[in-house]
Amino acid sequence: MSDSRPLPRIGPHQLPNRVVLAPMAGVTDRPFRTLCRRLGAGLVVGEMVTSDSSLWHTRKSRLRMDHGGEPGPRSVQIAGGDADMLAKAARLNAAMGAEIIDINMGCPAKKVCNKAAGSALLRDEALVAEILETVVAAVQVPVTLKIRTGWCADSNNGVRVARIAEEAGIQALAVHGRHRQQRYGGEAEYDTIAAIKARVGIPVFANGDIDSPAKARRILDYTGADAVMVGRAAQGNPWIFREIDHYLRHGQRLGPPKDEERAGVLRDHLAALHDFYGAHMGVRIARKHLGWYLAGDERFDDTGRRALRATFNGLESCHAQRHFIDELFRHDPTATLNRIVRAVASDGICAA
Ligand SMILES: Cc1cc2nc3c(=O)[nH]c(=O)nc-3n(C[C@H](O)[C@H](O)[C@H](O)COP(=O)(O)O)c2cc1C
Repeated sequence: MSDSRPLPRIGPHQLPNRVVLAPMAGVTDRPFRTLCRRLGAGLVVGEMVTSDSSLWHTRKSRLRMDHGGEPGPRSVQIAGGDADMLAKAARLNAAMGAEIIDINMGCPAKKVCNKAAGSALLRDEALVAEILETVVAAVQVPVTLKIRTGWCADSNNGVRVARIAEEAGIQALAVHGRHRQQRYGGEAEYDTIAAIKARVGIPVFANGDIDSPAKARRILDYTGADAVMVGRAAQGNPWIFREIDHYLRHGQRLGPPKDEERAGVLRDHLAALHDFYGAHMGVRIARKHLGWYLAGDERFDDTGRRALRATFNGLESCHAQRHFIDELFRHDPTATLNRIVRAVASDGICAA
């Protein structure tokens, strides 16, 4: 059952397993990356950073590029459509400590800085080659690439792009099993990923709709990919990395985390968000994460989850959010729900 092939390697970086956190703007910030790594992700990729360095003074860009204290290898994703700007962005990020530069040709957003970028680039294979060669030549650190299966259903040119990437010196390739025009609709397909893996010698990471240990095993077997890359299924469920890793190694399911551990992880995540973003922004960013955690909390039904979510979204201080998490994990779920709703109604939980 376990995979006897060597674990993937990106340049000098030997990955400890076959489970990678996908880059997600607005999600894979430093607090979340740190958590996912702690819970078993073998590689984590940051949120995409624009290649236009004149925009890097904004707080958003500075936070996206903040890898302070993170263990290696630190992979920084850059996005843009101009080879020289991407090369400059790669050089600057490498100088700031990036150990892997990842290029985004997978995002369906049409433009970054008024130029074709992300998966829009896949339509222009000559430009893809120019960008990849220029960026690889610009930095000493390994460069990786993230793509979709192609531009549209009639032009799934992922295999050609993968060959271009390998020839340009790209050292690992993540492939999302949808073409660009699907955006996030429909289901991911894995035939193109299998075809790509069969045609290149560099590590290939299969991505798209992988949401369980069994599916990870199935997709690795089906595509021959070297690792799976998990995005949305990790939201509110950072334990998925160790669960997949365990299943891939031993062929057996690891049990879900106990409430005590869930409580600890939520507390740590919340504290890291408050610390990283500051109180005002941290409290707001915590709301979407709590919503994702609640979605997977089987102690509550949909109505209960909705009530809890609405309650949490009304909290305005770090203290109130911390108090909420403490309440959430006190014994009996129905009593918990009632207590939280009552406490908020009487403003008891909102005191800063
Ligand atoms: C909220 C969100 C933000 C994303 N941001 C990025 C990004 O910054 N760079 C990128 O290459 N892909 C981005 N993606 C795409 C994911 O990396 C991934 O390819 C996609 O979600 C499919 O994987 P999944 O089914 O495991 O979520 C984003 C996806 C989501 C849902």
